[in-house]
Amino acid sequence: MSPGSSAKPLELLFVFLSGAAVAWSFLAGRSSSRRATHKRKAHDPTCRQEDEEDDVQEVKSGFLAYLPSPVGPLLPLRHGVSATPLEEPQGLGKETMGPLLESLEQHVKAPRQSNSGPLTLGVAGGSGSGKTTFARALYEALGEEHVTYITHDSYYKDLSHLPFDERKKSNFDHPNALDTALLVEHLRALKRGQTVEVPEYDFATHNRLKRTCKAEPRPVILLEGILIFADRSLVQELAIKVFVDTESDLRLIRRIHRDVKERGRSLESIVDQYVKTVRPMHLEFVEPSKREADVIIPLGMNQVALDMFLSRLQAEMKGAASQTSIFPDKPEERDKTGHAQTRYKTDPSRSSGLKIKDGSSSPPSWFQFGTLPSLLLFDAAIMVTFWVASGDGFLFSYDAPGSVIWDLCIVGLLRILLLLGVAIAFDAFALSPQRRRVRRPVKTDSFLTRATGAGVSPSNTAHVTTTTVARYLSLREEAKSATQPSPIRRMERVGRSATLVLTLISYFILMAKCLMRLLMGIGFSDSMACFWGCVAASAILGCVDYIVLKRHLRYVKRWAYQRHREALVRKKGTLRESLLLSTVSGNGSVCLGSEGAEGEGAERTAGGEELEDESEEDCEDLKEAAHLSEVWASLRGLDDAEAAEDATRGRGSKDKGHATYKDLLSLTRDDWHLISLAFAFLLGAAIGQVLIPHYTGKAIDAIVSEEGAAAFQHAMVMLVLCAAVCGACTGLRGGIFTIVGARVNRRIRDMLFQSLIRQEVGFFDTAKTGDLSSRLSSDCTKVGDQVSLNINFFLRSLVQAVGTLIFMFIQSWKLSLVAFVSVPVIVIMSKVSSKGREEAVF
Ligand SMILES: Nc1ncnc2c1ncn2[C@@H]1O[C@H](COP(=O)(O)OP(=O)(O)O)[C@@H](O)[C@H]1O
Ligand SMILES: Nc1ccn([C@@H]2O[C@H](COP(=O)(O)O)[C@@H](O)[C@H]2O)c(=O)n1
Repeated sequence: MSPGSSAKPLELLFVFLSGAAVAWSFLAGRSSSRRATHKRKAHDPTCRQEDEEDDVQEVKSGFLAYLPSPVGPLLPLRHGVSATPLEEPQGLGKETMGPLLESLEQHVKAPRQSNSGPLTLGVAGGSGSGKTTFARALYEALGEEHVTYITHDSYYKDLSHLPFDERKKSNFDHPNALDTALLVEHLRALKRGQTVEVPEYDFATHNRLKRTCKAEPRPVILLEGILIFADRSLVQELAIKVFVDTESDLRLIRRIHRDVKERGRSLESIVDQYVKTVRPMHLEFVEPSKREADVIIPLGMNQVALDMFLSRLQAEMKGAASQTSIFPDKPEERDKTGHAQTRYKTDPSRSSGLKIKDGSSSPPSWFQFGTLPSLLLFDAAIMVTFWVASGDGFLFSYDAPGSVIWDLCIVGLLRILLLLGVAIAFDAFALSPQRRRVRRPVKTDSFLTRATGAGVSPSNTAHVTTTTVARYLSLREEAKSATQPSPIRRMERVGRSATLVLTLISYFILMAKCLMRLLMGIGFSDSMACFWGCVAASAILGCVDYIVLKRHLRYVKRWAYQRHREALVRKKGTLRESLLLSTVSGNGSVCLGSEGAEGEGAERTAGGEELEDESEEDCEDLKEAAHLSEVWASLRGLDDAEAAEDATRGRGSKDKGHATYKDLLSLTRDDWHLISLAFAFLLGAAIGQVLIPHYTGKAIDAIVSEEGAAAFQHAMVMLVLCAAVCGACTGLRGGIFTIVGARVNRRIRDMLFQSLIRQEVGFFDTAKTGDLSSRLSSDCTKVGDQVSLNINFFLRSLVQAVGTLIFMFIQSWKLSLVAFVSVPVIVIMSKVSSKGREEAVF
């Protein structure tokens, strides 16, 4: 408190309340932004902590990737038959996208309209593809009490009016051979909660049996059959559609085995039927119906597919019916095989809560607004502190410059306390156990998985089913605890405290800088010695500030990395386990996939040296960059060796960087209208940002000037206005760039998918499953994000730098010099330190 002034209780209370309001608004902002992110990401209500990715867009793009597309032949991937050069994806503009989007809309909305009932899941595929095996595995994993299992085969029309010899010659692979209308009727009845009588069919006699089988409504209806995607009315009843895609030779072999063993057929009759009806009908009806699928599983039932699918189903079901517990969380609720023991707690007839994930119902990506009001309030409250301080001599007396400095110190301290209060409250908030639960379903709407050969055989199907589920559940438990081991938590706390201390130091430096400015402003600048003294002090402070901030960043990065690594070290194993880990921990599958597969090797450089702890995060960045180059290379159709070479060259060669970014930029060609709009908001935000320090300076000047309160108030009003405009423009800019990112992401997925489906069979023999699924899921997102982020960042930095420079030099070239004097030193320091790190890594 300054000499001669006395604090008024009312004003003190006001300052306190404004501080509390700031703390509250800050927290509310954070949580609302989290909530919005959470909603956008997953429907799992227990999932609290998420990476900031745009899942809704990804869900859409995932669906989109499998929809019939007007896009012409695009990029062949590596083994492509024709090496077409990179082309801009055609037909993705509004006009040509129309039918595609409509189809997507239908695709997403159709199940929603009927989402008042159970979740309907369809598994289609050619005869012998393994769809029954896959469907049964799902059935067993979910638990029979939760699933109504129906096969289209039960609805084969009765042919008892024909003699046996006639019957056996019938075409059983044509849609007309089945009573699909009855099946649709039954599905609708089940959705309404009614029990239905499903016919029973005898493949030996080609007739319907007299008896029927009761099917009760349950939370999941699982339908399986070769032609279920060939009938529009049936497709519309299905929320999730899976196609099991197995090559014809394998299907024929499997069919021969099965029909001889189970359906009492001779080899001759099987081959005859295959050539005459099964094959032609497959090509005419089954194969084209693949386009209806949301998910395509090559080669039939395999563990990765099943695990991923289960995780997705779990998310779908939990997201909407939170009281239901198909997969119990607590280990004691599972039996030894890993099967769920908890019963479905809601009455099946009232189980109307199950909903399919629907991108259109999720909030748009404007969640940035969540933090804006709180930030505005925050700034406003600090300004109010000044206001109260200046208005009535509560803190300030204008007797002598010395006391003003003293008073400013007190205001600065108040500000630090306020910030610390917010930070501590935020910490407590973030550390609360419920909020730290990390569980996120992996996105399975667009993956390609395949059996590894050692997977399922006719004899071990049952075994695989039970062990897979048991393994899945136990892995999930292990992974859940692995993400939060206590040493890591302790380390996090230490890290947090270190960050708080660093934040504090950073603020003291800020205050020292302010003092420097004041010293110059209130008369000391007349003396040249003092001026240069301030310049030198400013330079030193700038360097200290840089080091503190660097350290600060390093701490933050290191916790994240350490946490990630600890989880991996505990779980180093197969790709499948890594994918499962990502399912429960929410970490990026690319990183997990590669690290999991490589185990400890992932922490070594190409030359095999152990990485220094210090350079781990830098190495991660570089690996990321190399990885991105590889992804892009695969999009362009380069082979692995070329990609690796490209990636390595990319580190040193300017050429590579240019080519890549030019290519990436070409993906945004259709979005220039959006980018221009974002640029306009960016200009608004930049002008606001430049004016904020200007008016802050004016406010400080007003405190020590003769004009006093009036000038101060004017500066305050302008400051709040600038903050508001700047905040709104920043939010809009961010939102638009997020949309651009999502659009690019969707485009890349579409290109990649088109490229994948044009590959020769040999390609799928050599390409790793994990590579393909991660290419389609997270890699595409990464590339898309890079494009929007880079454009956003580049434009923002450019406008800000140019605007600020002009403004500063107009204001005072001397002060500008003071501000920039530390820049060359920082640049040199940063160059030296990054060079050192690069040498340590390579
Ligand atoms: N992934 C697989 N690997 C090996 N054999 C399989 C696989 N999936 C299914 N089979 C076998 O192929 C045969 C046909 O499988 P099934 O699931 O009945 O196919 P569908 O229902 O598509 O006609 C069965 O004998 C089954 O054991
Ligand atoms: N009386 C019948 C009826 C059907 N088929 C064949 O069954 C196949 C469908 O069953 P899947 O389990 O293999 O999907 C289909 O291809 C029909 O040819 C039959 O042989 N006799």
